[in-house]
Amino acid sequence: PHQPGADADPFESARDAAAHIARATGIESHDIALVLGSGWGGAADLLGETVAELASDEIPGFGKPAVAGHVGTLRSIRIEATGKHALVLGSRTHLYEGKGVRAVVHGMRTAAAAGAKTAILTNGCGGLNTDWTPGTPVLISDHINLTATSPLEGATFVDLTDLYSSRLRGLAHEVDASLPEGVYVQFPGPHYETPAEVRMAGIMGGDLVGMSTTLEAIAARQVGMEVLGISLVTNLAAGISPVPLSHAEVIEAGQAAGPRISALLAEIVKK
Ligand SMILES: Nc1nc2[nH]c(I)nc2c(=O)[nH]1
Repeated sequence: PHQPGADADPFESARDAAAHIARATGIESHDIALVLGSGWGGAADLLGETVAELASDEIPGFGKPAVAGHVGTLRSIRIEATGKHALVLGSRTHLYEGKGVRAVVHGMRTAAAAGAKTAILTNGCGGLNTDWTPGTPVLISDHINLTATSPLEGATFVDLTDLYSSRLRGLAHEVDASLPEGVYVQFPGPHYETPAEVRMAGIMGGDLVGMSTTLEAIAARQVGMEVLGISLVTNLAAGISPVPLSHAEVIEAGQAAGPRISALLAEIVKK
């Protein structure tokens, strides 16, 4: 399939992908796009009936999987409560893969071309707030983009006020009023932050550190989608905890939180 390279028009590539999805799923228009990051994989099954599951490398522009052999899938799900259709992007392209920003946001552009008006972006991240123990879901209230790049090209000035929709955050709070909110800081990665960089992120007003989401959110706004972002704190960011968390604890916390955050996400989507 065609990689959105320097020459192709990324929006044409997204339209091609959307046309392929409509044909392959038999669903003319999808209403909601979901990106399931680390720890959120279980949510898809709770949303409703899977209408179709496509290997993402068969869809124009999604290219080869990041991890050899790990072919991401794209699922079309009929949301049982509302009859709406969700497009679940099972694999995300990270900036650190070096495929360019167009590849990072191709899924968002494709979802919009497929009809989606809402994008729900989830991720796993590091937390700066010691109250948010590993396994805590946090609504993203705003972001700080430290990638030094943008998915927007040329003089496309896009307003990012209320990028993480306060309306959708209100719906999330109707499901769980105790959900904390925080500012998400995207670093380029793939290395984790040093303790000094984590301190810097805190001084700048960040509460969460990760390697995804902000560029996807900007691209989603450019194509008119309303965005909800939810992070799963899987570890305390470097330097926050005097005792470095063991990797086993991080994996365990993420897995233990799985059922709860998947149910939470499913409830929000059904709103
Ligand atoms: N940048 C960054 N990304 C992450 N992803 C996960 I899971 N934990 C982290 C973290 O501590 N920092």
